[in-house]
Amino acid sequence: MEKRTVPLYGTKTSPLLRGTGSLPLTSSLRRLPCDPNLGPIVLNYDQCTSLNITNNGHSVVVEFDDTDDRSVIQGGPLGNPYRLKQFHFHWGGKGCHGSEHTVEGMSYASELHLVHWNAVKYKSFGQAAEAPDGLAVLGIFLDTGDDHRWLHMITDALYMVKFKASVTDFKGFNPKCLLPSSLHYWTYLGSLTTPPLHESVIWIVLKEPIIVSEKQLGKFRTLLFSGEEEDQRMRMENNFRPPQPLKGREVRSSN
Ligand SMILES: NS(=O)(=O)c1ccc(CCCCO)cc1
Ligand SMILES: [Zn+2]
Repeated sequence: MEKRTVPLYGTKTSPLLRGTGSLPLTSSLRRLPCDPNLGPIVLNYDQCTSLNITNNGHSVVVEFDDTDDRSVIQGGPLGNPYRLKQFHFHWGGKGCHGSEHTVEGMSYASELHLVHWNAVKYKSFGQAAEAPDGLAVLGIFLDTGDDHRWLHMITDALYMVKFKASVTDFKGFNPKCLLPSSLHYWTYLGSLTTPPLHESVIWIVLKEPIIVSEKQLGKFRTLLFSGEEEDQRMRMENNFRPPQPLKGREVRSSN
């Protein structure tokens, strides 16, 4: 595992890191027995409506119209459908790794998070983000190899959102094209991996990574943490939070 030199997400008010965040899926995951009660996850993204792509100063985020149940995730550990709100990425610096989960100590170059919220029980995303069963985040590892045939649709737009707080239209993108062939997963109850670190996430981490090229990943690193008006330009990289102690939490495996 690479030596981590990433700034941990602390804030002035809460220097101590709270939240279990992304757990190290480090236990002998590969040998975890499959939990027969865990059915397959089902993604209904065909009617999804992407709206825009933005640089929020932490990552690049594609936001969706979540005013109805047009794009949901359900099944698996979820008690009801969860609405797709946004997806974003975490990545490392050149050559080092950038995933927020590790599998038996190994981290990947990057990790994609598809963020969904429980609109059956909560009135808004913000409210759901504070509830233990409020969010369901689908984590997908990015490993390096050949070019990903569809990721260029994202990386070609990154120059438009180079600076923090920049946003541009991004219609007609369906994240189904970013899924690996298998939807087998690990799942556990954890937290947001960035402030406010609420313990409100049902994590569903796919076992199979998608493959993207170093060149495509490099384009993410042309983004900046800093705003257009700031004179010091800080390249956006290593925007991942290292795994946190498992603290006895149970990780379950689908088949
Ligand atoms: N890296 S993550 O998937 O855990 C994640 C998802 C969403 C947020 C935003 C929470 C806003 C609360 O009002 C922050 C982090
Ligand atoms: Zn994330």
